Amino acid sequence: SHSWGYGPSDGPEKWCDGFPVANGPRQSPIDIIPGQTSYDSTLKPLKLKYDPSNSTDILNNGHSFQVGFVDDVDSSTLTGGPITGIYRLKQFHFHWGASDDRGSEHTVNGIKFPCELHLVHWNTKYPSFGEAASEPDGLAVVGVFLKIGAANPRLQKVLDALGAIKSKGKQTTFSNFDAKTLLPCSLDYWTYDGSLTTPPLLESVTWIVLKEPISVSPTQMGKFRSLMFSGDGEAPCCMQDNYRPPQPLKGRKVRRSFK
Ligand SMILES: C[C@@H](CNC(=O)c1ccc(S(N)(=O)=O)cc1)Cn1ccc2ccccc21
Ligand SMILES: [Zn+2]
Repeated sequence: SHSWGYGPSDGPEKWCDGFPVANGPRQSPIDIIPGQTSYDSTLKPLKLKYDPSNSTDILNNGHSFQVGFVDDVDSSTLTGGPITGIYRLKQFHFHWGASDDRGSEHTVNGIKFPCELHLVHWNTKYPSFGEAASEPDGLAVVGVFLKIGAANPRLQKVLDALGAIKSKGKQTTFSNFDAKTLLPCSLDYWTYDGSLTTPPLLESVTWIVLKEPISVSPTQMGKFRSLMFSGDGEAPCCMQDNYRPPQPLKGRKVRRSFK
């Protein structure tokens, strides 16, 4: 079956074998070239309303780790921005490198950040996440860059939970986490039509990439790298470099919400 990863034999260069959409017209991530984006005054401000009581668990899924949210009610939502309607927060996760010089999926003028946070939302015009995931307007992912600086206290609760989910398939409860605390001060963003950045690479994502990064310290980055791609009993393989490189723009326009 379609087992994929980030290594030389199952990594991004090989994904097109099992997932031909890998070479599709609206693949993600991309290199964002600010000078080539267009300011769109009709773009609305982003409205993120996250209810801390909705966080449920933290899971090592063998590709990254994710914090899951209850998504059967409209209490953690994304509205405004480039999207119409109400999108519900399903999970957030990260991508990072083996060293601080790489790790983000989107790049800015070719610059890689050490880490990138993705907050995944689905369009409530569809009955569920799984159904929304195959629709061109089904998902909206807010991307936040992490850059090396002072330790970020907002990350600590997440990082302290990683010890309990070191290997693939491990999961533990993770309650009362306010995802809003992971956002930077400014909600200025770039937006474009794209895809999931991991198989099945579905072209169903409205990307909303925040211009302002949040900080992370080298020590905190080390905690991300303490996770394992591998499950218990498998040959240990550190979870790092779990990022897809930028994909061809293929004529797409990138809009920005700020002057
Ligand atoms: C979406 C997949 C599961 N993948 C994701 O949910 C996901 C979410 C966000 C990103 S990112 N890095 O772009 O933010 C990547 C993957 C399930 N699934 C597998 C096959 C499949 C078929 C139809 C519907 C769902 C399906
Ligand atoms: Zn992601």
